[in-house]
Amino acid sequence: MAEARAATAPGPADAVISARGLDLTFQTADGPVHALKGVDLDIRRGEFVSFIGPSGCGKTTFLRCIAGLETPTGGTLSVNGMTADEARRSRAYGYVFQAAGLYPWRTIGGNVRLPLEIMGFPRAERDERVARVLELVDLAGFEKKFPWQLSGGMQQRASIARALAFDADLLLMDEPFGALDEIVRDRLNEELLRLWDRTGKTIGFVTHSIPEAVYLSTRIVVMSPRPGRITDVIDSPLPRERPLDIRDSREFIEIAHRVREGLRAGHVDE
Ligand SMILES: Nc1ncnc2c1ncn2[C@@H]1O[C@H](COP(=O)(O)OP(=O)(O)OP(=O)(O)O)[C@@H](O)[C@H]1O
Repeated sequence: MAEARAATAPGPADAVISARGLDLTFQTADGPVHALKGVDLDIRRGEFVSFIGPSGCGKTTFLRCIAGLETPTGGTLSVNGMTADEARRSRAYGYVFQAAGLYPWRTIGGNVRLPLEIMGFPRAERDERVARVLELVDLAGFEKKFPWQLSGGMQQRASIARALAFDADLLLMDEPFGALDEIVRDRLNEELLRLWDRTGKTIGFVTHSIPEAVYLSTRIVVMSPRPGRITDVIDSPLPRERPLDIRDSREFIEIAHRVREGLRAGHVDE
């Protein structure tokens, strides 16, 4: 186990993430669960890669491996040229969870500032960073509000701001908009694309939604369960500039169709 975590995978020079033959089996009271099997993937600098697949196919587990929060039981993985554990310790990524997870007793600014306080950033730099990331997610002026004073969409933007506070080049997002209604989700999708374009970050994004995956991504990774594995990797020919009505275009519908076919092919009847 330790060996799998320590080894790094050789990938292309501009690869932020390189996984080769990555395996993870959880030992549970009901027996082993093969959550990831033989995952090979390179994610290059500046890509927006979505992971889509049915519940239990290992999307979150893969993201958690990249984040050094799970230990693979086989294969190799490198993150920014380091082991995932080193990457975690050097704060090489920001992580956004499905629920905003803001502390209710802290203001929005206080929540975004918290990891910077823990890391011992000087006060002036903390203030400067908080102001910058709140501006980036369009929450300038909301610093002194408490989470309950904000809508669900705004809270999720605040949690994105918190993940951006370290200014890591890599952003890992686990179904960040899954609990939001469609109109809010559309807006946040547009804003996330703009943020990605402005910052040039590399983004790994888990979703259950085909339109969301196609709209956001430069590449879509289709996964299937039992054991969790990659069944298709689709390069998107869509331009970087994407108004929402691009979803009515022939190219968009064709990619969505291929994703749907991939999901259907990997579907296992219970
Ligand atoms: N800590 C754990 N211990 C045991 N089994 C686990 C653990 N974490 C995940 N699993 C199992 O591993 C498999 C993959 O889970 P994972 O959460 O990665 O799937 P997912 O594709 O993200 O699902 P969802 O879309 O529902 O979030 C599932 O069968 C899950 O029950």
